[in-house]
Amino acid sequence: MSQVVYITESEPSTSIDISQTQPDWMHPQLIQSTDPTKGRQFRASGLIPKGACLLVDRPYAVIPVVDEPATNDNLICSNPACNRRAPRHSASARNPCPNACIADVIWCSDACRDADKDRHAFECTWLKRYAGPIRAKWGEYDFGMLWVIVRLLAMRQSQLQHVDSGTSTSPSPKKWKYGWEGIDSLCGSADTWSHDKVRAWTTLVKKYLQNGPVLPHGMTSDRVLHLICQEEANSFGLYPRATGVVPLPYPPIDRGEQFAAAVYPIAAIANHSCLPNITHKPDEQGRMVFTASRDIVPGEECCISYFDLTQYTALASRREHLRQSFKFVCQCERCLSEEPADEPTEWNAMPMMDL
Ligand SMILES: C[S@@+](CC[C@H](N)C(=O)[O-])C[C@H]1O[C@@H](n2cnc3c(N)ncnc32)[C@H](O)[C@@H]1O
Repeated sequence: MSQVVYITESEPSTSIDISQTQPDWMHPQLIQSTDPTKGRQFRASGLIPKGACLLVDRPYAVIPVVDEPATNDNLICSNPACNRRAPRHSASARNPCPNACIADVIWCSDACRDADKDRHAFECTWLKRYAGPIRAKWGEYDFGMLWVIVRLLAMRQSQLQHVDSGTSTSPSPKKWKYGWEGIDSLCGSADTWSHDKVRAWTTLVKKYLQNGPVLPHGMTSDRVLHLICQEEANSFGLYPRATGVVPLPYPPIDRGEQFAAAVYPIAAIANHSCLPNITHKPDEQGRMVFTASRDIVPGEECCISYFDLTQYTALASRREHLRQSFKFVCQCERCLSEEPADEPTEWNAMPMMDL
């Protein structure tokens, strides 16, 4: 018997309670544990039936990823309480930034723009000054990465102000870490990445992300560099269709074109499997929704797929892709079972640094 839980709001809300950073839904049988090789992980504490919704997590920061923002239908509303896509010709007008920072920043209504005024003020001067030069010199990928960092810092600032004003109280219960606490505890460090990458990021932090009048975040440059390492190990691409559907449909259906990138405090705990038991897909508000793709038995790890399984099928191509893009050697059940008898030693001996 399948059980599906959808958390939706019929009337879009324009304001978000920053202190309210818990996921909108967590399955009561979803627990967290630690694996000696993979680190934190999700597990099932009881049977989770196929079709059950395991998690609906709000992004702590999300950016649109589109070519030609002015003419693209996939731009998303900048208000974190909304994040809905705002097509060019929708009934609700597209509201650009009054300060004309960049064309990628829009709100789907006056109400969303007004509700997002303070958070956007944090990024607006930075975008206006640096977006053009960063895009021209470093390219779209690095610009997107830096903008996600700026949005994480903006959200943190809003959360701190909320706490300071006394409207938010105690930190979250120890087991799950929500909001900035969740971001702060994400895995990833300079050791995961090549020296060249870390050197380039260090330069980017020095040039564009230092604490100062343009970006008053109050953090050290080392902490911001660490945040980049965490973001790069934990961010999600947002695609219109589900990722991790198994068995592969025939003919194969890919997940579509990426329209955004986001960081989620709780969804980031999910490890990868090339034979996942969860599919993931963003909902209309950019919330990450995990759904059980088969019955998950008590004690079993709950995994997503980090990539489109229709694109990489053979063991060697999956491992190469994970090595290149995610910097780890996959230890999932499927990879271990497909390894030729003489291969494990070679893979297991591979250093994680400088891959
Ligand atoms: C997005 S994080 C997942 C949560 C992480 N385990 C933690 O402790 O926060 C991705 C990291 O988890 C580990 N990981 C995820 N899936 C793995 C797998 N199939 N095999 C080995 N390591 C994995 C890798 O270290 C990877 O860089």
